[in-house]
Amino acid sequence: MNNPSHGFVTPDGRRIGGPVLEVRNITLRFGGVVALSNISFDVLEGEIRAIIGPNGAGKSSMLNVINGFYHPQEGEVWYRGAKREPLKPYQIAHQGVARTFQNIALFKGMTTLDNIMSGRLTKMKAGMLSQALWFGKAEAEEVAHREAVEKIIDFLEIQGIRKTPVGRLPYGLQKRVELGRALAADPSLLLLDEPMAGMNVEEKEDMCRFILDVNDEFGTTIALIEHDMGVVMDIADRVVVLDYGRKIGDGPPDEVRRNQDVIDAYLGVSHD
Ligand SMILES: Nc1ncnc2c1ncn2[C@@H]1O[C@H](COP(=O)(O)OP(=O)(O)OP(=O)(O)O)[C@@H](O)[C@H]1O
Repeated sequence: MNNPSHGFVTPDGRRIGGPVLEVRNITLRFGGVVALSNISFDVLEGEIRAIIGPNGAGKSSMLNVINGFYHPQEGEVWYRGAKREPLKPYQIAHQGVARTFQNIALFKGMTTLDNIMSGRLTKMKAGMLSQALWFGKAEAEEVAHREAVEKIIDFLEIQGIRKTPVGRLPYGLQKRVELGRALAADPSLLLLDEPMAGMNVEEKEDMCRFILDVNDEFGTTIALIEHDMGVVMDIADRVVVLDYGRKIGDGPPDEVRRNQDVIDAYLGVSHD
């Protein structure tokens, strides 16, 4: 892989571009706990980038820095070539960054359709009043949003549950609806927080397939965090490995798999 920060062509022929996101020397502390220590890496246009590591490694903290839930004491976040000032999560969402959560965060009493529709909120231009009163411009916009949502429902093969309240769905399908809601924002960077956690083997295979298809069909850049190293090795273009808040590996899956520090971290070898 030549000079990966300027893009590369994957073994399966996908063209990966320049950096969408760069985190530079990020340090995040909670009192005496150093959750992230001087972490730097990038996410390139069109790639599937995995952030992995054992429990407490700092993976969720990293995602929370990227989407603005946490503000690091040190370091910089660069998005699309510009240094990002501290922003609120909703402002970052408006910049095209969408995410799913480790513990599903859907509106359980609402249907699949309405949950995915709620993901369009950052795209809605007509005011709430005209939306509510169904005025012309709002009506046209509503139709366009519905079309986009129906496309996602077809894509994720969840037509049969479009009117079902999501609280009644099995866990794996709820995760799929959550992916749909994130996709509804047309993200240019999609952050997935342990998308396969708690799933059985079949559900994991389905989710892997959908993640690959989202990347392939929509060209969406994806950064996902995962506890289970095996799951991401097949789908990630590059992997960054965290352990105790430090970066211990960064590169293509095969390289990371052979990294002795990574092997030790996963085997629980203690640190001096
Ligand atoms: N809001 C917080 N307040 C205090 N400490 C925190 C907070 N969030 C995270 N931490 C601490 O930061 C460290 C990293 O936690 P983090 O949740 O980012 O790890 P993780 O890799 O996502 O773990 P897991 O795989 O268990 O979800 C841990 O020691 C954790 O206790």
